[in-house]
Amino acid sequence: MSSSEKPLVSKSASAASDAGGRGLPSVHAFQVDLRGIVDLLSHHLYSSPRVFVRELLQNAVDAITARRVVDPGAPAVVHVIADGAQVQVRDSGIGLTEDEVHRFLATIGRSSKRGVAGVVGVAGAAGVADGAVFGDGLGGFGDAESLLERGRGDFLGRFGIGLLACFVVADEISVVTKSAVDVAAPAVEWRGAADGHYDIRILAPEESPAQPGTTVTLKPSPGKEFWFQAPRVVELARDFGSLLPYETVLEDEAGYTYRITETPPVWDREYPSPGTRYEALAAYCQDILGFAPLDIIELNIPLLGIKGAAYILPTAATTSEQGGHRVHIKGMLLTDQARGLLPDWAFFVRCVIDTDALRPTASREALYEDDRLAAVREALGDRVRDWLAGLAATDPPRLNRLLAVHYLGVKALARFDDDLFALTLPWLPFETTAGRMPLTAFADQHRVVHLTAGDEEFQQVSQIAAAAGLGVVNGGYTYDADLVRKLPRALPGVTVVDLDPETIAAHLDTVDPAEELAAGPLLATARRVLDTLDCDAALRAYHPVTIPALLLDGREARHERARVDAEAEAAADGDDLWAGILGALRSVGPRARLVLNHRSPLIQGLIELEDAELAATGIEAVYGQALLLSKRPIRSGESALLNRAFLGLLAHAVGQRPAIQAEEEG
Ligand SMILES: Nc1ncnc2c1ncn2[C@@H]1O[C@H](COP(=O)(O)OP(=O)(O)OP(=O)(O)O)[C@@H](O)[C@H]1O
Repeated sequence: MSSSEKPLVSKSASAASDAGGRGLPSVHAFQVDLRGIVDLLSHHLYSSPRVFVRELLQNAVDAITARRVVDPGAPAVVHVIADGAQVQVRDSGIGLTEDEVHRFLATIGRSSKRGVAGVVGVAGAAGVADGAVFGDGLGGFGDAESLLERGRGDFLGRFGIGLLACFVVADEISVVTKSAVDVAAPAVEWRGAADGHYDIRILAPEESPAQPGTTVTLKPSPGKEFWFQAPRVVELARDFGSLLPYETVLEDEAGYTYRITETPPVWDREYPSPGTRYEALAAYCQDILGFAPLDIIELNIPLLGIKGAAYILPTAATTSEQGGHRVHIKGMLLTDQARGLLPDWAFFVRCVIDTDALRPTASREALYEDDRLAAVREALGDRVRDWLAGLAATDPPRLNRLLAVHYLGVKALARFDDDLFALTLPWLPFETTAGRMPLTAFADQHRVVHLTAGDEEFQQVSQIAAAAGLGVVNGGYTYDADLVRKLPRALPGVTVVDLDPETIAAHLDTVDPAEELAAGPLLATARRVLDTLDCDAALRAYHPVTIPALLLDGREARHERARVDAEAEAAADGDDLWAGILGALRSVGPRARLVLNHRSPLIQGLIELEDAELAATGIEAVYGQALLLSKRPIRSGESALLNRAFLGLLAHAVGQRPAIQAEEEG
């Protein structure tokens, strides 16, 4: 094999193949299956062929960066030609000499953009590095070490494999390059094939490009023509490269040119007013992320080299939809699906950022989960938190607007995040006996906060509790009970106690014995009517007077009722064994209680009523109304009662005997 026809990676022979004597280990270097490696790094590392455009742009940008380290005034233009038949990327960068082509372009895993530390491979670690495979990594663009050192932080590439991405769409990569450092060196043409071989040719002066720089040309492999159409290449180049630091233009087969870069980024431009700035950032969000943001948080964290914007989603999101963020690294789009960039609690935010702090994985499609990402996550979380705190202090209506949409998600996270809880407490809405309001305002009125176990209980007692001056919060909504229990930690001096309807009963006034005696017949009627429903009747005086009766139903009573229902169902299904088991569990625990309100004019009317049947119908109607008020599910016996009461009252209103009664009598 001639020196001008070498494999991209030379297979490393054993470094000490015959060194191993008896009892002594013999040391060997790993062998490399070149075709397999090229196939792996081109076809299996990336999620889509589209990345070939990114890798070409990236190399062009890095080459210009390198050249400008030594020659700050050097031209900085990337020219892409997509004429359907081929894609060509030309840069005015540092170029390569023949020697550098062999060392960098043609050595898999070696990059001119990285120093010694990052280069030693497996064999290198074993101390048997084959220079052809795992070189020392020194040198670089123009072989000027200091140049490399100075420019390294600015390069996008580092792994020495990116160019192989081109083999996803092409069988051959052709590179013509002329060094800007060694200006006397002739231009070189290199052609690398997907099977792992390359050839190299020194160009005659008349073939040589006039200016230093590099041109990479790809022709589609069979079936990959789609990726070479100009509109597609424009779209990909804009997606990846819109924020690149050097002017990039694309020319199609008809000679039309398209601007690829749109720099400076929207957040770095000058605007006549904050309003126009906000509008420009919002329009960018619509354009890039596809939604009109509810609000915008500008991001500028110099310490981490982060610039960009965090956009608040316009509609409610759930914590499980941890959406992706759009991350540029030194201008190049890394991914629009980055995870873990913000703390979990900030799930209602989508970011677009440009940074040089984060490390991409080798596929350059995701971020390393490392200390830097953790630092960025913390810094961005702090920024969002500070912004929320700032809104709370200066613009509560704006914060309210946000929480009106995202309160459920914020509550979900506030359960575990004390800071977020304290921060948003004055704004998060809860259902209370004083209406829907934040807990801080509620606790100003009630140092003892009663919490119901569920919505049912809250509905039963809210009006009466409010009239009795008790502060009750509905614990029936998702996350609310957990948050209310955290209240004493955020608001010292406030206590939270569980509320049971029995506690409410204790707050109802007893009735004067003489008046209770007068109400005796009605109470007896009520007990008779309600007995079949496992409900007692009692008389108390309370506010508001508009409530004629209150259905108090403790947890035990509800449990007992559910058991009775199941027993009836099992019996109806002919399931005697199950019905028997349930029957054996019958308890004599507390029953539900219908507490008639002696202060209610309606109950007064029923007490004075002489028509016992009408009074019974009235009791049924009052029970039905209390039942509806409690929002409890209605059992079959109860719906029959409601029906009977309604028809009974209607019949009475029109002066007839109720049909059911007439039927029973007839
Ligand atoms: N347009 C170019 N101009 C000058 N040198 C180039 C150009 N393209 C590639 N090279 C050289 O070839 C080497 C290998 O390029 P390749 O794209 O495979 O990897 P990389 O850019 O170094 O790292 P990464 O795998 O992270 O992209 C580069 O380090 C560089 O020295």
